[in-house]
Amino acid sequence: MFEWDPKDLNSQQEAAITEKGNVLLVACPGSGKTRTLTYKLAYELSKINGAKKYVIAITYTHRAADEIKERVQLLGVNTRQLWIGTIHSFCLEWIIKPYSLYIEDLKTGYKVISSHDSEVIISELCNKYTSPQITFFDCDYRATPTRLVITCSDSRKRKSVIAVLNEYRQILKKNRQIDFELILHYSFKILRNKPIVRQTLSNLFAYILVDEYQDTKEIQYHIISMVLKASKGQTSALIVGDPNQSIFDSLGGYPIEKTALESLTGTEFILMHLSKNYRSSSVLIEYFDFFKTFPNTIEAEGEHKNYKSIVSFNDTINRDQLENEMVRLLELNINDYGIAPNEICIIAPWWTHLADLTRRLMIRLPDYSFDGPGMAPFSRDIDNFWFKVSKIVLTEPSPVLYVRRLRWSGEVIDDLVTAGVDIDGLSPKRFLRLCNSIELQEEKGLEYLRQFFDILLCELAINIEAHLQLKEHYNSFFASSEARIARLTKDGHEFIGNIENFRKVFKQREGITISTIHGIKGAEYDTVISFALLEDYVPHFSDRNGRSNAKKMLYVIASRARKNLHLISERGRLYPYGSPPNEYLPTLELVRYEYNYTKI
Ligand SMILES: Nc1ncnc2c1ncn2[C@@H]1O[C@H](COP(=O)(O)OP(=O)(O)OP(=O)(O)O)[C@@H](O)[C@H]1O
Repeated sequence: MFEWDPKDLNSQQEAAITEKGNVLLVACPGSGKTRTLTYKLAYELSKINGAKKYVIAITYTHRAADEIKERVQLLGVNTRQLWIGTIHSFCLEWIIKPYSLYIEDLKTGYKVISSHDSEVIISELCNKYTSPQITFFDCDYRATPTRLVITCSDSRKRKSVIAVLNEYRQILKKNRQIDFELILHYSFKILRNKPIVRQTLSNLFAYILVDEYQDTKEIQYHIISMVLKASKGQTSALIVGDPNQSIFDSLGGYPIEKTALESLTGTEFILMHLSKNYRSSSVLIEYFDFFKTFPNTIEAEGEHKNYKSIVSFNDTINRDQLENEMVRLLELNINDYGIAPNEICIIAPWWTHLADLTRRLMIRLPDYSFDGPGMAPFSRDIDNFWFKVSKIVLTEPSPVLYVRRLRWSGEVIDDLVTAGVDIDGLSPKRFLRLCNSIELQEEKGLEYLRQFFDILLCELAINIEAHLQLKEHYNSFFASSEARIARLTKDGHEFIGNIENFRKVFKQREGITISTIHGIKGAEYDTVISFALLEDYVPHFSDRNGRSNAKKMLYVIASRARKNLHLISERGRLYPYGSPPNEYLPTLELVRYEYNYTKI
């Protein structure tokens, strides 16, 4: 049985881990959710009974899956019976791949289309609709338990959007392709119509863990619940997250209530809480508590509990002065408060705001570097074979990364086998050695990768033309990366295509982080500076639950900080229409908060 040092966990964390029944765990920010999850997985793995049983963990991102898997490995337990990944990977691996024969459209073969390729098809179909004009962004659609629904709320556009999506579906059908929503749609259908599949999966799964449940969609809750229900209590579950941080509501994510979860799964859940915050000072916790939309209690428990935090709010500065103000705040934090640059994060609602400001800050502060982890210059389509190779190409051979790079090499080799390549005894170690031996002088990131891949193919004697899947992934990888770089360059990131920026994506953070609000999930910094906190940005102008979503976004922003928080609602940003043009006003939730901010 997996055992831990009692000092590692507090009593709430330990109670959640040792609980035998199903648990709905509501975890406040900074409460050690990741630690609790990893110990729980190690604990359940050590209890597993039978070689054909699995512990399943569903995470919101692939990055989280990678991190959690590594942390469980570091705890010293055997992870052979641990499966961890996103809901889409889960559906593909456990439902679509083995049971595609139950779906008419899939039974003669299927391919997963990348989001970039979907965008290209839909954008082209949109071109013929000019009055009103529609774009790819209008054509978002969502799989629900009852049907596929379009999310466009503009009644003038709906007819055209439906027509585009019908045509799009026909194209996918003809090419035997499925996109991410169809993965969920078909998985749901298979589970609903085939009790044998539900039964088989529930026999295989000893434990199911779902992370970030507040961002989980209705159809995803249904998919997991059908398996749990079929197990008749044999499979247990831990559903964990924070309803106050549910900022993906526009994508359909919501925190399910205990009673609704019990009714879906046909089984009882125990509601538990993690209420000790190890991250922030008491001052900050008290500050962000105002923005909560779900009741909770939080106790400051960490080493910065008594830190004399600076919480400032500036709603008078003009946008012309924003750059100066940012330089002042950065220097104040670094020079006067002793904060390390890589412990500072600058957050804004949209990339366009960040790109413009970062470019100017880079010139003003040449001694500091700026990292945008969400700003990958190449396509991060994790199912793409060449993306998997890129991870190895763009990371340094180092003892710290050795195990991770070896695992990635193993995944690449598995994919080569699936693609029908004769790998002739190629081992992960040999593949890694080969990658480490290739040296190139190219400065342009995409060209670097192209040359690297070509050498690799040549060394491995693989003729890409003879392997359709590798070829398709190659074309899709480069086409989507080129489009991405073009978009980022247009937004003002003129150096984004350099190989150094490609490498940064996988590096530990070194400089000042820049991020959107949605990209900051799960991270923590000593100082957080957030600007463009203006109506119609926060909340977004099209948001139907704008008022509560504005609160949730402010809650997420403020709860990332350990020590200091600086909020800015700059003036003088003008609406693109109207005469005379009006300016965007500060987010109402900030204006209404009568907090005694620090004057700095
Ligand atoms: N029992 C504990 N004792 C001391 N420190 C802890 C304990 N549990 C977790 N921590 C520390 O608390 C910090 C916050 O943990 P973590 O990032 O897992 O929070 P989280 O709950 O995922 O936060 P969020 O939901 O806001 O992203 C980490 O630095 C972690 O090491």
